[in-house]
Amino acid sequence: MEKLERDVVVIGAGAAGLSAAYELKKAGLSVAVLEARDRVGGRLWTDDIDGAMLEIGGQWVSPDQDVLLGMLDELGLETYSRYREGDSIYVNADGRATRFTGEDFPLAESTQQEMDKLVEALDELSKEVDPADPWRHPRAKELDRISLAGWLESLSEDKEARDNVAMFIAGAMLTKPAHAFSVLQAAQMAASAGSFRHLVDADFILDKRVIGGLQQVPLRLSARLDGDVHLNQPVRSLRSGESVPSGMGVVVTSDDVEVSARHAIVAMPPNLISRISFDPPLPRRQQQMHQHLSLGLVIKVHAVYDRPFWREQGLSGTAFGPYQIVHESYDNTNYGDERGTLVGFVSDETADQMFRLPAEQRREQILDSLAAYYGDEARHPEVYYESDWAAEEWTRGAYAASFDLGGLSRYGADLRSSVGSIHFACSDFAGAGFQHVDGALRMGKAAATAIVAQHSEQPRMQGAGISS
Ligand SMILES: Cc1cc2nc3c(=O)[nH]c(=O)nc-3n(C[C@H](O)[C@H](O)[C@H](O)COP(=O)(O)OP(=O)(O)OC[C@H]3O[C@@H](n4cnc5c(N)ncnc54)[C@H](O)[C@@H]3O)c2cc1C
Repeated sequence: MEKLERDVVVIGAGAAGLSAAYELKKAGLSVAVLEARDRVGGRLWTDDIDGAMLEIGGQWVSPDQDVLLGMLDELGLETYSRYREGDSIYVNADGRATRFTGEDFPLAESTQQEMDKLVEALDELSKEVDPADPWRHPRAKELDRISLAGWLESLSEDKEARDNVAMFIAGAMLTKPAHAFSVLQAAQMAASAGSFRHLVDADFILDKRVIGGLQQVPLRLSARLDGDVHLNQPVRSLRSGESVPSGMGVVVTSDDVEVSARHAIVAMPPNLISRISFDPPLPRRQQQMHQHLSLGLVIKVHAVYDRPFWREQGLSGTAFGPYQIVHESYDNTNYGDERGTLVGFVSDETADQMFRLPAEQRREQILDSLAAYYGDEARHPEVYYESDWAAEEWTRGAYAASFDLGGLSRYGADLRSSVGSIHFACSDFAGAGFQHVDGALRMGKAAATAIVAQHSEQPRMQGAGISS
Protein backbone atom coordinates (compact mmCIF):
# COMPACT_ATOMS: atom_id res chain seq x y z
CA MET A 1 0.00 0.00 0.00
CA GLU A 2 1.43 3.36 -1.08
CA LYS A 3 0.99 5.98 1.66
CA LEU A 4 0.72 9.67 0.79
CA GLU A 5 0.22 12.89 2.74
CA ARG A 6 -1.46 15.75 0.89
CA ASP A 7 -3.40 18.95 1.57
CA VAL A 8 -6.38 17.56 -0.36
CA VAL A 9 -7.46 14.14 -1.62
CA VAL A 10 -9.92 14.19 -4.52
CA ILE A 11 -12.10 11.13 -5.17
CA GLY A 12 -12.98 10.86 -8.86
CA ALA A 13 -11.13 12.12 -11.95
CA GLY A 14 -14.13 13.43 -13.88
CA ALA A 15 -14.40 17.05 -14.97
CA ALA A 16 -15.37 18.15 -11.44
CA GLY A 17 -12.60 16.33 -9.58
CA LEU A 18 -9.86 17.31 -12.02
CA SER A 19 -10.89 20.96 -12.17
CA ALA A 20 -10.87 21.04 -8.35
CA ALA A 21 -7.40 19.46 -8.25
CA TYR A 22 -6.13 21.85 -10.93
CA GLU A 23 -7.39 24.93 -9.04
CA LEU A 24 -5.91 23.65 -5.78
CA LYS A 25 -2.51 23.05 -7.39
CA LYS A 26 -2.62 26.52 -8.96
CA ALA A 27 -3.25 27.92 -5.47
CA GLY A 28 -0.16 26.08 -4.19
CA LEU A 29 -1.82 23.15 -2.38
CA SER A 30 -0.76 19.52 -2.79
CA VAL A 31 -3.31 17.01 -4.10
CA ALA A 32 -3.82 13.33 -4.86
CA VAL A 33 -6.67 12.29 -7.16
CA LEU A 34 -7.92 8.71 -6.79
CA GLU A 35 -9.88 7.38 -9.78
CA ALA A 36 -11.67 4.03 -9.92
CA ARG A 37 -11.43 3.59 -13.70
CA ASP A 38 -8.36 2.96 -15.85
CA ARG A 39 -8.90 6.34 -17.53
CA VAL A 40 -9.76 9.91 -16.56
CA GLY A 41 -12.90 11.76 -17.67
CA GLY A 42 -15.77 9.84 -16.06
CA ARG A 43 -18.81 10.68 -18.20
CA LEU A 44 -16.48 12.28 -20.79
CA TRP A 45 -15.04 9.58 -23.00
CA THR A 46 -13.87 9.93 -26.58
CA ASP A 47 -12.83 6.63 -28.14
CA ASP A 48 -12.09 4.86 -31.41
CA ILE A 49 -14.79 2.31 -32.17
CA ASP A 50 -14.19 0.18 -35.29
CA GLY A 51 -12.14 3.00 -36.82
CA ALA A 52 -14.56 5.81 -35.98
CA MET A 53 -13.92 8.50 -33.36
CA LEU A 54 -17.00 8.59 -31.16
CA GLU A 55 -18.04 10.79 -28.25
CA ILE A 56 -19.35 8.03 -26.00
CA GLY A 57 -20.28 10.51 -23.26
CA GLY A 58 -20.75 14.30 -23.17
CA GLN A 59 -19.82 16.33 -26.22
CA TRP A 60 -21.79 19.55 -26.83
CA VAL A 61 -20.93 23.04 -25.64
CA SER A 62 -23.52 25.85 -25.59
CA PRO A 63 -22.83 29.62 -25.57
CA ASP A 64 -24.04 30.14 -21.97
CA GLN A 65 -21.47 27.67 -20.59
CA ASP A 66 -18.87 30.32 -19.88
CA VAL A 67 -16.84 28.30 -17.35
CA LEU A 68 -16.44 25.45 -19.84
CA LEU A 69 -15.68 27.91 -22.67
CA GLY A 70 -13.04 29.58 -20.46
CA MET A 71 -11.50 26.19 -19.69
CA LEU A 72 -11.36 25.28 -23.39
CA ASP A 73 -9.44 28.52 -24.00
CA GLU A 74 -7.11 27.89 -21.08
CA LEU A 75 -6.35 24.37 -22.32
CA GLY A 76 -5.86 25.52 -25.95
CA LEU A 77 -8.82 23.54 -27.32
CA GLU A 78 -10.77 24.58 -30.41
CA THR A 79 -14.44 24.12 -31.22
CA TYR A 80 -16.49 23.75 -34.38
CA SER A 81 -20.22 24.16 -35.10
CA ARG A 82 -22.68 21.31 -35.47
CA TYR A 83 -23.83 20.95 -39.10
CA ARG A 84 -27.22 22.64 -39.37
CA GLU A 85 -27.85 23.61 -42.98
CA GLY A 86 -31.07 22.42 -44.58
CA ASP A 87 -34.41 21.17 -43.33
CA SER A 88 -35.16 19.41 -40.06
CA ILE A 89 -37.57 16.47 -39.84
CA TYR A 90 -40.53 15.90 -37.53
CA VAL A 91 -42.21 12.49 -37.31
CA ASN A 92 -45.71 12.51 -35.79
CA ALA A 93 -47.70 9.84 -33.94
CA ASP A 94 -48.75 8.21 -37.26
CA GLY A 95 -45.11 7.86 -38.31
CA ARG A 96 -45.43 10.55 -41.01
CA ALA A 97 -42.22 12.52 -41.61
CA THR A 98 -42.51 16.24 -42.44
CA ARG A 99 -39.72 18.68 -43.25
CA PHE A 100 -39.56 22.02 -41.43
CA THR A 101 -37.22 24.93 -40.77
CA GLY A 102 -36.72 26.98 -37.60
CA GLU A 103 -37.83 25.87 -34.14
CA ASP A 104 -41.57 25.30 -34.67
CA PHE A 105 -42.55 21.73 -35.41
CA PRO A 106 -44.99 21.24 -38.33
CA LEU A 107 -48.09 20.67 -36.21
CA ALA A 108 -51.81 21.29 -36.67
CA GLU A 109 -52.47 24.97 -35.93
CA SER A 110 -54.42 24.24 -32.73
CA THR A 111 -51.62 21.95 -31.46
CA GLN A 112 -49.04 24.61 -32.32
CA GLN A 113 -51.00 27.16 -30.29
CA GLU A 114 -51.18 24.79 -27.33
CA MET A 115 -47.47 24.05 -27.60
CA ASP A 116 -46.66 27.78 -27.69
CA LYS A 117 -48.79 28.24 -24.58
CA LEU A 118 -46.96 25.47 -22.72
CA VAL A 119 -43.51 26.67 -23.81
CA GLU A 120 -44.43 30.17 -22.63
CA ALA A 121 -45.66 28.84 -19.24
CA LEU A 122 -42.50 26.81 -18.65
CA ASP A 123 -40.34 29.68 -19.79
CA GLU A 124 -42.07 32.07 -17.36
CA LEU A 125 -41.70 29.59 -14.51
CA SER A 126 -38.03 28.98 -15.24
CA LYS A 127 -37.45 32.77 -15.13
CA GLU A 128 -38.82 32.82 -11.57
CA VAL A 129 -36.45 30.06 -10.46
CA ASP A 130 -32.83 30.67 -9.53
CA PRO A 131 -30.99 27.52 -10.65
CA ALA A 132 -28.64 27.83 -7.67
CA ASP A 133 -31.45 27.66 -5.11
CA PRO A 134 -34.80 26.69 -6.66
CA TRP A 135 -36.00 25.66 -3.20
CA ARG A 136 -36.30 29.38 -2.38
CA HIS A 137 -39.09 29.88 -4.92
CA PRO A 138 -42.16 31.06 -2.91
CA ARG A 139 -44.17 28.08 -4.21
CA ALA A 140 -41.28 25.60 -4.15
CA LYS A 141 -43.04 22.93 -2.06
CA GLU A 142 -46.20 23.10 -4.12
CA LEU A 143 -44.30 22.94 -7.43
CA ASP A 144 -42.16 20.09 -6.14
CA ARG A 145 -45.12 17.80 -5.45
CA ILE A 146 -46.60 18.07 -8.97
CA SER A 147 -45.00 15.98 -11.70
CA LEU A 148 -44.11 17.68 -14.98
CA ALA A 149 -46.63 15.37 -16.71
CA GLY A 150 -49.39 16.31 -14.23
CA TRP A 151 -48.64 20.02 -14.55
CA LEU A 152 -48.77 19.89 -18.36
CA GLU A 153 -52.07 17.96 -18.18
CA SER A 154 -53.51 20.68 -15.96
CA LEU A 155 -52.67 23.29 -18.63
CA SER A 156 -53.58 21.59 -21.91
CA GLU A 157 -55.79 18.83 -23.26
CA ASP A 158 -53.67 18.54 -26.42
CA LYS A 159 -51.60 15.35 -26.02
CA GLU A 160 -49.20 15.98 -28.89
CA ALA A 161 -48.42 19.49 -27.57
CA ARG A 162 -47.81 18.07 -24.07
CA ASP A 163 -45.70 15.18 -25.35
CA ASN A 164 -43.49 17.51 -27.38
CA VAL A 165 -42.90 19.91 -24.50
CA ALA A 166 -42.21 17.02 -22.10
CA MET A 167 -39.75 15.54 -24.61
CA PHE A 168 -37.43 18.56 -24.31
CA ILE A 169 -36.97 18.10 -20.56
CA ALA A 170 -37.90 14.47 -19.83
CA GLY A 171 -36.52 12.48 -22.79
CA ALA A 172 -33.85 14.96 -23.81
CA MET A 173 -32.48 16.24 -20.50
CA LEU A 174 -33.38 14.45 -17.25
CA THR A 175 -33.89 11.18 -19.21
CA LYS A 176 -36.69 10.11 -16.88
CA PRO A 177 -40.43 9.84 -17.65
CA ALA A 178 -42.23 13.18 -17.16
CA HIS A 179 -44.30 11.64 -14.33
CA ALA A 180 -41.14 10.83 -12.34
CA PHE A 181 -39.88 14.33 -11.48
CA SER A 182 -41.46 17.57 -10.37
CA VAL A 183 -42.21 20.71 -12.31
CA LEU A 184 -39.82 22.49 -9.90
CA GLN A 185 -37.02 20.15 -11.01
CA ALA A 186 -38.01 20.77 -14.64
CA ALA A 187 -37.91 24.55 -14.07
CA GLN A 188 -34.47 24.28 -12.47
CA MET A 189 -33.18 22.27 -15.45
CA ALA A 190 -34.46 24.97 -17.81
CA ALA A 191 -33.18 27.83 -15.62
CA SER A 192 -29.74 26.20 -15.41
CA ALA A 193 -29.50 26.51 -19.21
CA GLY A 194 -30.68 30.14 -19.15
CA SER A 195 -34.33 29.48 -20.10
CA PHE A 196 -36.71 26.80 -21.35
CA ARG A 197 -36.51 28.30 -24.84
CA HIS A 198 -32.81 27.43 -24.89
CA LEU A 199 -33.69 23.76 -24.42
CA VAL A 200 -36.13 23.91 -27.35
CA ASP A 201 -33.50 25.57 -29.55
CA ALA A 202 -31.13 22.82 -30.73
CA ASP A 203 -28.92 25.45 -32.37
CA PHE A 204 -28.29 26.93 -28.93
CA ILE A 205 -28.08 23.95 -26.61
CA LEU A 206 -26.18 21.74 -29.08
CA ASP A 207 -24.08 24.50 -30.55
CA LYS A 208 -20.45 23.42 -30.69
CA ARG A 209 -18.15 20.43 -30.34
CA VAL A 210 -14.49 20.24 -29.42
CA ILE A 211 -12.03 19.24 -32.14
CA GLY A 212 -10.53 15.95 -30.99
CA GLY A 213 -13.34 15.36 -28.49
CA LEU A 214 -14.51 16.76 -25.16
CA GLN A 215 -12.50 14.20 -23.19
CA GLN A 216 -9.53 16.40 -24.10
CA VAL A 217 -10.58 18.58 -21.14
CA PRO A 218 -9.97 15.95 -18.43
CA LEU A 219 -6.99 14.50 -20.34
CA ARG A 220 -5.24 17.89 -20.50
CA LEU A 221 -6.12 18.74 -16.91
CA SER A 222 -4.70 15.42 -15.81
CA ALA A 223 -1.48 16.05 -17.77
CA ARG A 224 -1.07 19.34 -15.88
CA LEU A 225 -1.42 17.52 -12.57
CA ASP A 226 1.89 15.82 -13.19
CA GLY A 227 1.54 12.37 -11.64
CA ASP A 228 -1.01 13.32 -8.97
CA VAL A 229 -3.76 11.24 -10.61
CA HIS A 230 -3.85 7.57 -9.56
CA LEU A 231 -5.90 5.33 -11.88
CA ASN A 232 -7.50 1.96 -11.04
CA GLN A 233 -7.98 3.14 -7.44
CA PRO A 234 -11.63 2.75 -6.41
CA VAL A 235 -11.93 4.40 -3.01
CA ARG A 236 -13.27 1.93 -0.45
CA SER A 237 -13.19 3.89 2.80
CA LEU A 238 -12.99 7.40 4.20
CA ARG A 239 -12.11 7.91 7.85
CA SER A 240 -12.48 11.31 9.49
CA GLY A 241 -12.67 12.74 13.01
CA GLU A 242 -10.72 11.47 15.99
CA SER A 243 -9.24 8.33 14.44
CA VAL A 244 -7.15 10.22 11.87
CA PRO A 245 -3.57 11.41 12.59
CA SER A 246 -3.25 14.81 14.23
CA GLY A 247 -3.24 17.73 11.78
CA MET A 248 -5.19 15.69 9.21
CA GLY A 249 -8.91 15.75 8.43
CA VAL A 250 -9.32 12.47 6.56
CA VAL A 251 -7.68 9.17 5.68
CA VAL A 252 -8.91 7.85 2.32
CA THR A 253 -8.10 4.31 1.22
CA SER A 254 -8.33 2.78 -2.24
CA ASP A 255 -7.05 -0.64 -3.33
CA ASP A 256 -3.34 0.34 -3.41
CA VAL A 257 -3.12 3.89 -2.05
CA GLU A 258 -3.83 5.45 1.34
CA VAL A 259 -3.96 9.24 1.44
CA SER A 260 -3.92 11.24 4.67
CA ALA A 261 -5.12 14.75 3.90
CA ARG A 262 -6.59 17.83 5.50
CA HIS A 263 -9.60 17.78 3.18
CA ALA A 264 -11.40 15.37 0.87
CA ILE A 265 -13.43 16.30 -2.20
CA VAL A 266 -15.94 13.60 -3.12
CA ALA A 267 -16.25 14.28 -6.87
CA MET A 268 -18.53 11.45 -7.93
CA PRO A 269 -22.23 11.13 -8.75
CA PRO A 270 -24.49 10.92 -5.68
CA ASN A 271 -25.78 7.41 -6.49
CA LEU A 272 -22.26 6.02 -5.92
CA ILE A 273 -21.32 7.84 -2.72
CA SER A 274 -22.75 5.13 -0.45
CA ARG A 275 -20.31 2.64 -1.99
CA ILE A 276 -17.61 4.29 0.12
CA SER A 277 -17.56 3.18 3.72
CA PHE A 278 -17.53 6.36 5.82
CA ASP A 279 -16.25 6.20 9.41
CA PRO A 280 -18.00 7.86 11.15
CA PRO A 281 -20.99 7.56 8.79
CA LEU A 282 -22.12 10.67 6.92
CA PRO A 283 -24.85 12.58 8.78
CA ARG A 284 -28.38 11.24 8.31
CA ARG A 285 -29.30 14.24 6.14
CA GLN A 286 -26.67 13.31 3.51
CA GLN A 287 -27.43 9.59 3.79
CA GLN A 288 -31.09 10.32 3.06
CA MET A 289 -30.53 13.00 0.44
CA HIS A 290 -28.25 10.83 -1.68
CA GLN A 291 -30.96 8.15 -1.80
CA HIS A 292 -33.43 10.63 -3.29
CA LEU A 293 -31.12 11.49 -6.19
CA SER A 294 -31.05 9.03 -9.07
CA LEU A 295 -29.55 8.92 -12.54
CA GLY A 296 -31.74 8.85 -15.64
CA LEU A 297 -31.36 6.35 -18.48
CA VAL A 298 -30.51 7.05 -22.10
CA ILE A 299 -28.90 5.10 -24.93
CA LYS A 300 -26.72 7.35 -27.10
CA VAL A 301 -26.72 5.71 -30.53
CA HIS A 302 -23.92 6.36 -33.03
CA ALA A 303 -24.29 5.40 -36.71
CA VAL A 304 -21.41 6.15 -39.10
CA TYR A 305 -21.95 6.07 -42.91
CA ASP A 306 -19.59 6.30 -45.88
CA ARG A 307 -20.85 9.89 -46.40
CA PRO A 308 -23.39 12.25 -44.80
CA PHE A 309 -26.06 11.10 -47.30
CA TRP A 310 -28.90 13.11 -45.71
CA ARG A 311 -27.16 16.37 -46.69
CA GLU A 312 -27.67 15.36 -50.37
CA GLN A 313 -31.42 15.49 -49.69
CA GLY A 314 -31.11 19.00 -48.23
CA LEU A 315 -31.50 17.72 -44.67
CA SER A 316 -29.60 19.16 -41.71
CA GLY A 317 -29.78 15.86 -39.84
CA THR A 318 -31.79 17.43 -37.01
CA ALA A 319 -34.84 15.27 -36.36
CA PHE A 320 -37.51 14.91 -33.65
CA GLY A 321 -40.26 12.40 -33.04
CA PRO A 322 -41.84 12.17 -29.56
CA TYR A 323 -43.38 8.79 -30.47
CA GLN A 324 -40.27 7.39 -32.13
CA ILE A 325 -37.82 4.97 -30.46
CA VAL A 326 -35.11 7.56 -31.23
CA HIS A 327 -36.84 10.73 -30.04
CA GLU A 328 -34.13 13.12 -31.34
CA SER A 329 -31.25 12.75 -33.75
CA TYR A 330 -28.52 15.00 -35.21
CA ASP A 331 -25.69 15.19 -37.71
CA ASN A 332 -22.68 14.34 -35.56
CA THR A 333 -20.02 14.20 -38.25
CA ASN A 334 -16.53 14.71 -36.86
CA TYR A 335 -14.45 17.73 -37.78
CA GLY A 336 -12.81 17.26 -41.19
CA ASP A 337 -14.30 13.75 -41.60
CA GLU A 338 -15.51 12.58 -45.03
CA ARG A 339 -17.73 10.00 -43.42
CA GLY A 340 -21.08 11.07 -42.00
CA THR A 341 -22.21 10.32 -38.44
CA LEU A 342 -25.69 10.45 -36.98
CA VAL A 343 -26.25 10.49 -33.24
CA GLY A 344 -29.65 9.58 -31.82
CA PHE A 345 -31.05 9.20 -28.31
CA VAL A 346 -33.34 6.54 -26.83
CA SER A 347 -34.57 7.60 -23.42
CA ASP A 348 -36.11 6.38 -20.16
CA GLU A 349 -38.94 3.81 -20.60
CA THR A 350 -38.19 3.35 -24.31
CA ALA A 351 -34.61 2.51 -23.35
CA ASP A 352 -35.99 -0.08 -20.87
CA GLN A 353 -37.96 -1.68 -23.72
CA MET A 354 -34.93 -1.68 -26.03
CA PHE A 355 -32.69 -3.29 -23.42
CA ARG A 356 -35.19 -6.16 -23.08
CA LEU A 357 -34.43 -7.12 -26.70
CA PRO A 358 -31.46 -9.16 -27.94
CA ALA A 359 -28.71 -6.85 -29.29
CA GLU A 360 -29.41 -7.62 -32.98
CA GLN A 361 -33.14 -6.93 -32.67
CA ARG A 362 -32.47 -3.75 -30.70
CA ARG A 363 -30.09 -2.52 -33.40
CA GLU A 364 -32.67 -3.31 -36.09
CA GLN A 365 -35.45 -1.41 -34.32
CA ILE A 366 -33.25 1.59 -33.55
CA LEU A 367 -32.04 1.77 -37.17
CA ASP A 368 -35.68 1.46 -38.36
CA SER A 369 -36.39 4.51 -36.25
CA LEU A 370 -33.50 6.42 -37.85
CA ALA A 371 -34.88 5.34 -41.26
CA ALA A 372 -38.22 6.97 -40.35
CA TYR A 373 -36.32 10.28 -40.36
CA TYR A 374 -33.68 9.84 -43.08
CA GLY A 375 -34.94 7.04 -45.33
CA ASP A 376 -33.72 3.49 -46.02
CA GLU A 377 -30.04 4.33 -46.29
CA ALA A 378 -29.97 4.97 -42.54
CA ARG A 379 -30.45 1.20 -42.02
CA HIS A 380 -26.93 0.43 -43.27
CA PRO A 381 -24.21 2.17 -41.24
CA GLU A 382 -20.54 1.13 -41.52
CA VAL A 383 -20.15 1.51 -37.75
CA TYR A 384 -22.94 1.17 -35.19
CA TYR A 385 -22.47 1.68 -31.44
CA GLU A 386 -24.69 2.16 -28.40
CA SER A 387 -23.29 4.08 -25.40
CA ASP A 388 -24.60 2.13 -22.43
CA TRP A 389 -23.70 4.08 -19.29
CA ALA A 390 -26.16 2.24 -17.07
CA ALA A 391 -23.96 -0.84 -17.42
CA GLU A 392 -20.85 1.10 -16.32
CA GLU A 393 -19.87 0.14 -12.79
CA TRP A 394 -18.60 3.66 -11.95
CA THR A 395 -21.56 5.64 -13.34
CA ARG A 396 -24.74 3.48 -13.57
CA GLY A 397 -26.96 5.75 -15.66
CA ALA A 398 -27.01 8.78 -17.96
CA TYR A 399 -26.83 11.64 -18.34
CA ALA A 400 -26.94 12.65 -14.69
CA ALA A 401 -28.84 12.65 -11.39
CA SER A 402 -31.98 14.50 -10.38
CA PHE A 403 -34.36 14.39 -7.42
CA ASP A 404 -37.52 12.34 -7.18
CA LEU A 405 -40.82 14.14 -6.48
CA GLY A 406 -40.50 16.41 -3.45
CA GLY A 407 -36.75 15.86 -3.05
CA LEU A 408 -35.52 19.18 -4.41
CA SER A 409 -37.48 21.36 -1.98
CA ARG A 410 -36.85 18.97 0.91
CA TYR A 411 -33.09 18.45 0.57
CA GLY A 412 -31.85 21.01 -1.97
CA ALA A 413 -30.50 23.51 0.57
CA ASP A 414 -28.05 20.86 1.84
CA LEU A 415 -27.01 19.64 -1.60
CA ARG A 416 -23.63 21.38 -1.63
CA SER A 417 -22.96 21.57 2.14
CA SER A 418 -19.65 20.15 3.27
CA VAL A 419 -19.43 17.77 6.23
CA GLY A 420 -16.42 18.75 8.33
CA SER A 421 -13.38 18.26 6.06
CA ILE A 422 -15.45 16.44 3.40
CA HIS A 423 -16.58 18.49 0.40
CA PHE A 424 -18.84 17.39 -2.47
CA ALA A 425 -18.53 18.36 -6.14
CA CYS A 426 -20.10 17.02 -9.32
CA SER A 427 -22.32 18.21 -12.17
CA ASP A 428 -25.35 16.63 -10.50
CA PHE A 429 -25.07 19.16 -7.62
CA ALA A 430 -24.65 22.25 -9.83
CA GLY A 431 -27.00 25.24 -10.19
CA ALA A 432 -25.89 26.92 -13.43
CA GLY A 433 -24.68 24.14 -15.73
CA PHE A 434 -26.70 21.50 -13.81
CA GLN A 435 -26.04 18.00 -15.24
CA HIS A 436 -23.50 19.45 -17.73
CA VAL A 437 -19.73 19.67 -17.96
CA ASP A 438 -19.95 23.39 -17.29
CA GLY A 439 -21.67 22.60 -13.98
CA ALA A 440 -19.06 19.96 -13.12
CA LEU A 441 -16.27 22.53 -13.61
CA ARG A 442 -18.18 25.10 -11.54
CA MET A 443 -18.61 22.62 -8.67
CA GLY A 444 -14.94 21.62 -8.81
CA LYS A 445 -13.84 25.26 -8.69
CA ALA A 446 -16.26 26.06 -5.86
CA ALA A 447 -14.95 23.20 -3.69
CA ALA A 448 -11.36 24.27 -4.39
CA THR A 449 -12.13 27.92 -3.57
CA ALA A 450 -13.71 26.95 -0.24
CA ILE A 451 -10.67 24.87 0.72
CA VAL A 452 -8.15 27.51 -0.39
CA ALA A 453 -9.98 30.09 1.75
CA GLN A 454 -9.67 27.83 4.80
CA HIS A 455 -6.00 27.15 4.04
CA SER A 456 -4.83 30.70 3.55
CA GLU A 457 -3.50 30.87 7.11
CA GLN A 458 -1.98 27.36 7.23
CA PRO A 459 1.46 26.03 6.11
CA ARG A 460 1.68 24.10 2.80
CA MET A 461 2.55 20.42 2.47
CA GLN A 462 5.21 18.87 0.26
CA GLY A 463 4.43 18.42 -3.45
CA ALA A 464 2.39 21.63 -3.74
CA GLY A 465 2.27 23.73 -6.94
CA ILE A 466 1.33 23.27 -10.61
CA SER A 467 3.79 21.67 -12.99
CA SER A 468 3.39 23.92 -16.04
C1 LIG B 1 -24.09 9.92 -22.88
C2 LIG B 1 -23.86 11.26 -22.22
C3 LIG B 1 -23.99 12.42 -22.97
C4 LIG B 1 -23.79 13.68 -22.37
N1 LIG B 1 -23.84 14.80 -23.15
C5 LIG B 1 -23.42 15.98 -22.63
C6 LIG B 1 -23.20 17.10 -23.48
O1 LIG B 1 -23.37 17.00 -24.70
N2 LIG B 1 -22.77 18.26 -22.91
C7 LIG B 1 -22.55 18.37 -21.54
O2 LIG B 1 -22.16 19.43 -21.06
N3 LIG B 1 -22.75 17.30 -20.72
C8 LIG B 1 -23.14 16.12 -21.23
N4 LIG B 1 -23.27 15.02 -20.43
C9 LIG B 1 -23.11 15.18 -18.97
C10 LIG B 1 -21.65 15.34 -18.58
O3 LIG B 1 -20.86 14.39 -19.27
C11 LIG B 1 -21.51 15.14 -17.07
O4 LIG B 1 -22.42 16.00 -16.40
C12 LIG B 1 -20.12 15.46 -16.55
O5 LIG B 1 -19.12 14.91 -17.37
C13 LIG B 1 -20.00 14.92 -15.13
O6 LIG B 1 -18.71 15.21 -14.60
P1 LIG B 1 -18.44 14.89 -13.06
O7 LIG B 1 -17.00 15.08 -12.85
O8 LIG B 1 -19.38 15.67 -12.22
O9 LIG B 1 -18.85 13.35 -12.85
P2 LIG B 1 -18.24 12.05 -13.54
O10 LIG B 1 -17.82 12.36 -14.92
O11 LIG B 1 -19.24 10.98 -13.35
O12 LIG B 1 -16.92 11.75 -12.71
C14 LIG B 1 -16.94 11.00 -11.51
C15 LIG B 1 -15.69 10.17 -11.47
O13 LIG B 1 -15.65 9.49 -10.21
C16 LIG B 1 -15.16 8.17 -10.44
N5 LIG B 1 -15.56 7.35 -9.30
C17 LIG B 1 -16.79 6.90 -8.98
N6 LIG B 1 -16.74 6.20 -7.84
C18 LIG B 1 -15.46 6.22 -7.41
C19 LIG B 1 -14.78 5.67 -6.29
N7 LIG B 1 -15.40 4.96 -5.33
N8 LIG B 1 -13.44 5.87 -6.18
C20 LIG B 1 -12.77 6.58 -7.12
N9 LIG B 1 -13.36 7.11 -8.19
C21 LIG B 1 -14.70 6.94 -8.33
C22 LIG B 1 -15.76 7.79 -11.76
O14 LIG B 1 -15.08 6.71 -12.37
C23 LIG B 1 -15.64 9.09 -12.54
O15 LIG B 1 -14.41 9.16 -13.24
C24 LIG B 1 -23.48 13.76 -20.99
C25 LIG B 1 -23.36 12.59 -20.23
C26 LIG B 1 -23.53 11.35 -20.84
C27 LIG B 1 -23.37 10.11 -20.01
